[in-house]
Amino acid sequence: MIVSIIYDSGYGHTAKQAEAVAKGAGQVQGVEVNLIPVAENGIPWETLEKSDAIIFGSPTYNGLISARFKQFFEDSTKAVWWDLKWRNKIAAGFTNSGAQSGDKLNTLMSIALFAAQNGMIWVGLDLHPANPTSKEPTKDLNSLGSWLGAMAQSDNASPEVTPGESDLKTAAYLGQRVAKIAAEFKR
Ligand SMILES: Cc1cc2nc3c(=O)[nH]c(=O)nc-3n(C[C@H](O)[C@H](O)[C@H](O)COP(=O)(O)O)c2cc1C
Repeated sequence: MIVSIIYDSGYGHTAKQAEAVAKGAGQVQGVEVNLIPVAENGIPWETLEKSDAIIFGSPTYNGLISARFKQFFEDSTKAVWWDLKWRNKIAAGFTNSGAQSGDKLNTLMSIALFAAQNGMIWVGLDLHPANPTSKEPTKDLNSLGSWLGAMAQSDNASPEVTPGESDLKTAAYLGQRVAKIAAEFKR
């Protein structure tokens, strides 16, 4: 069972979120995880084609996926979409941005739409939003209250500091959920 995580990250914050997704997916027995930055060495289309699930992640720039991630989407049209090579694969998405909202939903919607255009099966988060009256709301899961995919917030601090614990736990949860569902789906 192969889960691939393909992501962009200009400054390392979304990369940290992607690593958390990978960690969560890797906790499921029998899962091989590929963590693929779009910015390095071209896109490994064969690895993606072999995957049972693909999790897409982009920083939110200007309320959208990054330009590099859009380029990956465009390049996939010829490489993948034409023959629907990703049909019936499990798909999910995550994004990170500077503001708490930051219009991240638009990024996740673009990713989900892209997955639908490729005939993929979308998996969101089955998590209630963190309770704001909790003693440590920032440590609960899903503190940004997203269902379509995992969100994370990074301010101007270095990737050593942000995204915070809740967002990374939520990312790991998404990775694990996708891996479990992909394993179920494969049976
Ligand atoms: C060109 C650009 C546009 C951005 N637009 C947004 C935005 O629309 N909303 C937001 O909350 N943050 C925005 N940010 C902040 C980034 O989302 C934030 O710094 C994020 O952590 C960057 O992730 P990365 O380190 O993976 O590149 C923008 C940053 C850049 C460089």
